[in-house]
Amino acid sequence: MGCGKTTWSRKLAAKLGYEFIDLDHALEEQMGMSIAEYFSSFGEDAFRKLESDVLKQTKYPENVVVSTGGGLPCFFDHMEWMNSNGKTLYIKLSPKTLADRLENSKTIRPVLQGKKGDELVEFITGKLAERESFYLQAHHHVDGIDMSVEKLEGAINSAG
Ligand SMILES: Nc1ncnc2c1ncn2[C@@H]1O[C@H](COP(=O)(O)OP(=O)(O)O)[C@@H](O)[C@H]1O
Ligand SMILES: O=C(O)C1=C[C@@H](OP(=O)(O)O)[C@@H](O)[C@H](O)C1
Ligand SMILES: [Mg+2]
Repeated sequence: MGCGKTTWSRKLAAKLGYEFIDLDHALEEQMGMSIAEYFSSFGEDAFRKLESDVLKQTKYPENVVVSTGGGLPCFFDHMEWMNSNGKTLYIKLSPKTLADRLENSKTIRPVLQGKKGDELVEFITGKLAERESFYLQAHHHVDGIDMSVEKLEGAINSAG
């Protein structure tokens, strides 16, 4: 969460002349409500099931950049599925930088439950420890500091 998937996938798609799909936006359209509203009405387990259906049932154009939610790679067989169906990229940032960005972001992320400051940094440190083994399965890894479209293009065109 907060590493820049949505922001930079949109920019990369524009540069490449590809389509752009943010799976969280696709989910919100399908649910007819925001992710935060869905979480509070139906809970995380229901969200993860729907997220999985949307990942696998979306009709992807041939040339597309897709941003997922930060939890998606860590559930079911999603990393394996994405690695088999496209090129995957992990944008890596420290918990402190992620926390700063998330505190300034307008998007409500229910997993964070309004945490701020040191509590937020500690929470992200724990979440990343749980999740990073999934993210590291991505084909390419980039440092999220000094991000640019050129840096992303370089990463996806590199051997690994
Ligand atoms: N390279 C960057 N430098 C500073 N802020 C950034 C950068 N990339 C994204 N942001 C900001 O960080 C926040 C999270 O970005 P977002 O694209 O929503 O991340 P994600 O989809 O991974 O959760 C947003 O407020 C966005 O404007
Ligand atoms: O990490 C997570 O569990 C989540 C990340 C969010 O997406 P971003 O990574 O785009 O914020 C969104 O899918 C949902 O709030 C849950
Ligand atoms: Mg996003």
